[in-house]
Amino acid sequence: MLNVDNLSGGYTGDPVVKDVSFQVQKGELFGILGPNGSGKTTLLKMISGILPFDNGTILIKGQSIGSYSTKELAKMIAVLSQHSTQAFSYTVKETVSLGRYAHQKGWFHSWSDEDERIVQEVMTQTGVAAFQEKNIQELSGGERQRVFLAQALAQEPEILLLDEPTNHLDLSYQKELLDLLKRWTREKGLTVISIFHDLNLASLYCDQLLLLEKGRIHSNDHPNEVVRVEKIKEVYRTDIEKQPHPKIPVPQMVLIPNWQGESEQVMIGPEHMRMTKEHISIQSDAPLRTMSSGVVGAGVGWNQTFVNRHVDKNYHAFDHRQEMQDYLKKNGFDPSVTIGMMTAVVLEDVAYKVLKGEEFSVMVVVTAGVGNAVDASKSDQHAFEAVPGTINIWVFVNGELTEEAFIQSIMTATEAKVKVMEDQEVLDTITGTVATGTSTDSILIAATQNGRMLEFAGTITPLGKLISRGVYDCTTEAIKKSRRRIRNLC
Ligand SMILES: Nc1ncnc2c1ncn2[C@@H]1O[C@H](COP(=O)(O)OP(=O)(O)OP(=O)(O)O)[C@@H](O)[C@H]1O
Repeated sequence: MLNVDNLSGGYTGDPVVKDVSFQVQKGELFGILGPNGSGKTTLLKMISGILPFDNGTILIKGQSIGSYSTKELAKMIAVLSQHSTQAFSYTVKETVSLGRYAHQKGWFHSWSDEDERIVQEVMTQTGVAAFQEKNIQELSGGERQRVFLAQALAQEPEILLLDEPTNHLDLSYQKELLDLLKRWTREKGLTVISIFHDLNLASLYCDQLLLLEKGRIHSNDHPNEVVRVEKIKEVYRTDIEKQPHPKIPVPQMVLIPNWQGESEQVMIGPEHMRMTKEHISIQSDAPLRTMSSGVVGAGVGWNQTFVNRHVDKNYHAFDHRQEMQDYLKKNGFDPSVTIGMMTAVVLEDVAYKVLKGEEFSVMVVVTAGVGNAVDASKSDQHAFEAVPGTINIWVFVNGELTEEAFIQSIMTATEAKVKVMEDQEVLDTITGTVATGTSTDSILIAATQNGRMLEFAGTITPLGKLISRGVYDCTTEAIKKSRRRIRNLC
């Protein structure tokens, strides 16, 4: 659809766009990225035919841009610029209707049913139909932006050029606008070329991205290739990190602010533990980085409160996550920053221990009952039954963990737990073999992210050694206490 070859040019003086070549296929959503002043708008102006260029070629549908008349270009290309304004005081509908101008024939333009249908359709799609009789001057910035988008769409262009289209739009309209454009590229074969400042939006919606740096192409590829930490750091000269989008496989960037280093220095120890008959809780003074399998707060996140709640062994709730959230709220805990676990174990039988390393420390807290003990190698002989977790392991690290160390911490803690099962001869009652855990165990690894950097947590690393020892000792003690209680009851 569009072929740009060795394009150079700008205003007076040195060229702004330098030797730029790329192609855009029909039906593609093509994003242009780059820091302020890198030449994005200048490039877009050249493609739209507004700004002449010094060298190179621009072919639209295989034909040089210069060979099209202004009206032919206007029929093919619609432009939504960064600061669309209108001198005259038109209504919304009149403004959108101007988009049909290039399609009308002769001196005495007549308004056809087709014109009316298209104008109404695009006004509905952009959410401006409800105020179509309002004067455009009376609208908010975002509403006006949508009116100009409707005008561009009313043009029924083959190519739509947009300069930061989501500027001025609130979150829901940003999504709606980009969803609409994406749909039009797929259903109508519309080709969209758009400047973006928001790398995450560009990654979410674009098929291809062009990254400009000082007027030259730095990268031109799929979002996964262009939005890479090293490239973005280099071009934008700022500190960012990448994380996966929770639903679709596209990169998302997060800024790392400078105040990060000034975060509160917390140390988690037994003095943070509170115990009632109903729950054990730990309240941190600052959020901790967590990886967990709690009923509430599972996954990776930042959490400040940790609750292990005792429930009856016959506990049943239709929606146990919701029930747990309600419980947390009722007890003054904020579920949005809380990891909540359940156990049928009597909480007095908790075992905990602080282990000190060189410039870091670990606190392990375990509650353990082994009524549901299962041998993982023979678990297919068990029926599925969701019962409250019986071995709940909390590992608090006063230190900074890498993502790798978080995962290794879970592995190391699990290995230590399995060893306890063997040494304490905990049997799977169905198979009669030594169990490896219970059917609904939970784990939490929480790190202050302050102090010593702990890159690894395998069993023989400094951190792994403390986790192994702490989990082994605490799980052993907790199982012994729980067994003693059961024996005394009998
Ligand atoms: N009308 C103009 N006359 C002269 N120089 C201009 C003109 N418009 C832009 N420039 C210069 O061209 C360079 C590139 O500007 P351009 O607007 O293309 O950058 P951009 O990447 O779109 O920036 P931004 O992200 O800030 O919108 C800048 O140095 C700018 O000062």
